[in-house]
Amino acid sequence: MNTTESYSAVILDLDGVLTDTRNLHYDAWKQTFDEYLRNYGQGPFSQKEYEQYVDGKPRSQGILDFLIFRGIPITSSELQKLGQRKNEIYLSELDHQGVVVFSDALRALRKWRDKGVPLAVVSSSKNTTKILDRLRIRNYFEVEMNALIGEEMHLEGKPSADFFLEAAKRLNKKPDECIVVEDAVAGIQAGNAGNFASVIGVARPGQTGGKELSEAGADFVVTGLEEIFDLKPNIIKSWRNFAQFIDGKEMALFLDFDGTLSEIVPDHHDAQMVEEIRPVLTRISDSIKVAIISGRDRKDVKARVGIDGLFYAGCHGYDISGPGCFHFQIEEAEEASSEMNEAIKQIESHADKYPGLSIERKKYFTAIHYRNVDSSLHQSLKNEINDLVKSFKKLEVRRGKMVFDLAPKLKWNKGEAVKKLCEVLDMAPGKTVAVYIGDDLTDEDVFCELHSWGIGIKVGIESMAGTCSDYSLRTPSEVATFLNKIEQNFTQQEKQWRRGA
Ligand SMILES: O=P(O)(O)OC[C@H]1O[C@H](O[C@H]2O[C@H](CO)[C@@H](O)[C@H](O)[C@H]2O)[C@H](O)[C@@H](O)[C@@H]1O
Repeated sequence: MNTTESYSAVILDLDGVLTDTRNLHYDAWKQTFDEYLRNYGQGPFSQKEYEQYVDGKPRSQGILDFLIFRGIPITSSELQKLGQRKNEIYLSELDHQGVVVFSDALRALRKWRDKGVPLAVVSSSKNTTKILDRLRIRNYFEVEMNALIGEEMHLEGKPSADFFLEAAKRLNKKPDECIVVEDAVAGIQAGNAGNFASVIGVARPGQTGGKELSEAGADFVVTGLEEIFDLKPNIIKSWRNFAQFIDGKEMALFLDFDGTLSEIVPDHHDAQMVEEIRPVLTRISDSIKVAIISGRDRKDVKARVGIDGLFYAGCHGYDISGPGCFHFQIEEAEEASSEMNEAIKQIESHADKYPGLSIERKKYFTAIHYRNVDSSLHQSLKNEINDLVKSFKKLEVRRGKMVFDLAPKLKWNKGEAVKKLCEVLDMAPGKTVAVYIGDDLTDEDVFCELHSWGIGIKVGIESMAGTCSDYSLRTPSEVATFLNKIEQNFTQQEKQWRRGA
């Protein structure tokens, strides 16, 4: 499943999402406010203030919110004049500099049109029609909502959901059938207030705001509109589909650790499981089989999770232990140990070229962390490690988040480990469902393995191009929310089956 199947209409903001007019707006606001602020002996208008108080809002609302922040009173006639001044500067710059539609946006519009997905454009600008006509893109949209219509209908501007809800209504869709695409914090807030299927933030390269959009509640943050076709629906928002799939079946839960149960942190020693997860996971494991599948050493991850009675797979599934003295290891991995020792010696002897490099020795793998190495050195480190590994027959490099994992060259991975555990757990195909949650490249082996018979959930808000997962969760805290929902909805069912079995 992908997001395309979980929405049937798209609502897009204009400035900054479809067109490069966001900077024009900022420049016009800056000139207008800087002139005004000088009269009050105040410093200039900043980009941050634009993003926080003005961006995405109807003209007069933006002026009011910003001036309230600066503590400057304004009469209604001054408000009018200030808005007009901004618009004059904006329109004259528009004539002077011109405007273009982003090429990724145009490709996405065409793709949606070819798929027959109806589109609406929603903007707080009174110049919306003018811009759409000028760019000859007006005919892509079934619905146009702009500030002139909003004023006529007495709708509240963003961050209220009024404009988006009216657009959905005019498209003949319910909010949970539409996705909203926005580049401004106020727009993300409006999308969330309207309970749309997904609210997608756009932060193109070189554009600030990705973090702010995510903090404002964006389900995803993309760097271009075509990435939207690869996104996966959030499993909490798609709960009904998930519950239908699980209904009447037994479930086993497989969980990655770093980036899934714990936030990614600069130093791998500091990773800790998100506080709310331990109690709910402990309760769940009473009635559902739970396995932790990590790239870390088995003992390390077990200590960090700290719950008895679970299966723990360390070193990407090469070393597994479980209840009742269960133990399974890929013994051939031992054969790579002398090459591994030699490779590490060589890397250590070059380590001072890469300040911040951290080497994590594990039972069968060795993680070379470069998160804290200056980014200008990443490529040469990568080349050096690839060259080094070529001289060892029994080793290969696996990639993870800011890490090169030196691994025994064997056909074993997390996907194989999950398959093995399903056998051990006697999970009958069709009667049991394996649910796997992970965030990293090495988790793709499991997502691919489960593709036809289980459910893969990818944690993260960025591009999901190439993932085999079915659903997404934003953060480890959202994993905790998901686990709580599992407990509320499924554990009783699981207990009854076991009693009846
Ligand atoms: O399979 P996982 O449980 O996700 O383990 C994958 C690797 O996780 C750790 O490294 C990652 O997390 C660190 C702490 O947040 C972060 O600093 C690092 O950049 C990440 O790659 C762990 O240290 C590795 O051994 C695991 O292979």
